[in-house]
Amino acid sequence: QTIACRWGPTWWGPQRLNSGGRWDSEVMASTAVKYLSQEEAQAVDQELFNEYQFSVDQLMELAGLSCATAIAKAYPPTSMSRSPPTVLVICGPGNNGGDGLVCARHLKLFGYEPTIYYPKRPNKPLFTALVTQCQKMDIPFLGEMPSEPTMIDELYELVVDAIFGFSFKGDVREPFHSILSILKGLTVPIASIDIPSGAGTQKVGQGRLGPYPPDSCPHQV
Ligand SMILES: NC(=O)C1=CN([C@@H]2O[C@H](COP(=O)(O)OP(=O)(O)OC[C@H]3O[C@@H](n4cnc5c(N)ncnc54)[C@H](O)[C@@H]3O)[C@@H](O)[C@H]2O)[C@H](O)CC1
Repeated sequence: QTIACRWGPTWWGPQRLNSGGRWDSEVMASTAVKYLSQEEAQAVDQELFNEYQFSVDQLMELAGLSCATAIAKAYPPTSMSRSPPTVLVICGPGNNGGDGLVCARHLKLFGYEPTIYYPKRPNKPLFTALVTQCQKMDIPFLGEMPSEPTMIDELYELVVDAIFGFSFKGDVREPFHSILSILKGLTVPIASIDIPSGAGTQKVGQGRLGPYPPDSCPHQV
């Protein structure tokens, strides 16, 4: 479910599923990052659901846990200035947002202090359950997005962008257009789940990072 993951000397990507179930040590040892196109990512998704019989809950839990693990590796709590380090997790209306809710839960377990902004919530049992689980863990939900980048910079040490994944298309609609405009002005790091929101998956592989200026290029987790 992650487009690409590279933390340390190895990388792993979903195309490994087609290797007959065996780990490919040469692939594992490679330092190259392969980005998947939108169609490739969606095809892997379908393969996981249909051929491998994974459920969406399973994949989302793995995605959120993997992202929290990658964040903890890139931004260890001990390297941050606050204790516990404050993190704003911004969740979108689809499964990428669900990954963000799971990620927030695991970040809390890893010693961070996450706060969630979740402006468009699908009325589906999977998502209402994920919200309940975060609330039960005393993770606060913001009623509105801080209106200025400086407010976010002051309150949070890291932002997790779980707004859009591989189903994003077209021009960004509100409220996400305003949200992404605010994110563009941040100086704190942004960790994007799957792809930087607002970037088409085709463009990421070509080095275009959607709405973000090159000097604030978000980490992909
Ligand atoms: N497919 C799965 O079951 C899993 C995927 N994983 C993660 O989920 C995303 C893909 O999820 P999906 O729900 O298909 O789409 P998105 O989250 O990318 O967003 C869909 C959501 O966004 C709205 N939208 C699309 N374009 C726009 C726009 N231009 N402006 C405003 N809103 C837009 C659309 O209407 C939908 O509501 C994948 O990347 C993974 O991160 C999980 O990992 C596991 C299960």
